[in-house]
Amino acid sequence: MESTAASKPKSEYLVPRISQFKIALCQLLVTTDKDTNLNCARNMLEEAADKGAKLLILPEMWVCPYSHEYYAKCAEELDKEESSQAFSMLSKVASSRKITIVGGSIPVRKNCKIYNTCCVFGPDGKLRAKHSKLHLFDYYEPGASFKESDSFTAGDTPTIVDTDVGRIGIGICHDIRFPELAMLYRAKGADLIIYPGAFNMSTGKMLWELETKARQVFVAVCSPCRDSAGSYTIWGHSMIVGPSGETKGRAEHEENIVIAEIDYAENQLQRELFPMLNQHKEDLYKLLDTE
Ligand SMILES: O=C(O)CCC(=O)C(=O)O
Repeated sequence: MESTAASKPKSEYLVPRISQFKIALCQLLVTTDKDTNLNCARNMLEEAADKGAKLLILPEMWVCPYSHEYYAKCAEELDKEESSQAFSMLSKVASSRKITIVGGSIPVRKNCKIYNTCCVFGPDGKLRAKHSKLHLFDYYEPGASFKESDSFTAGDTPTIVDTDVGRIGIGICHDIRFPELAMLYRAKGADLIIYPGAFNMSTGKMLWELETKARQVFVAVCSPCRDSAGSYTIWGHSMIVGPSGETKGRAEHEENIVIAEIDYAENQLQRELFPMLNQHKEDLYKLLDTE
């Protein structure tokens, strides 16, 4: 996986970066037509760049609805130009506007398998990292079960990428329920954790904001907007939260671009106020032997 830094010491990364900038979350309406979605995403990214945002984020599954019947049809292959319209659009917008794009997620085909994958592009338009969702969303509610693993194969590598706008850890939607991943990113010096997501109406109401606010580092979550016509109704509420849990910007459930100011000095202050990495007791957290 490109630029995955999870196992390398911080001192190796010398990418010049800014620590105060505008971030934009593009909470777009996803339709059943891929071209419409591509146009909508490009327009929103360009509008956000015109407003001065340097780091732009798209939602989980923005080229097609979050529904099994669309994934194979809309899947792209990163190394085939004729089958990577979404990725080439993101690369072009990133280079023409000199911005960093965390490109939400789309279905990606590799070796006959399909992954739920997020690609990160730098201001030169080059692919800086790709993250495939690690924890697939399978849940078992009587009458309303959902098994993402029927369509997707899970990724197997955490992703931290050094960009012009900081060290970023990536997760996708259900990955946010696993605090261990966020703690790993924090321990590796992530300035910001980004989760493109698409929580539904029940888990969205209960947990979306709570999970976002509990990580003690900047966290951005970006969702499609709500469309009650689809089979899976999405919660929306894209948001950006600072390290002490305060909301920096948020959408409701409609289509919207959320723009907020980031200042990574707030992470440092939080670490000084609460030196949790020193207080952390790894030996106590090992799973108990249940036999
Ligand atoms: O974990 C949840 O409650 C929702 C997860 C989800 O919607 C997803 O992973 O797409």
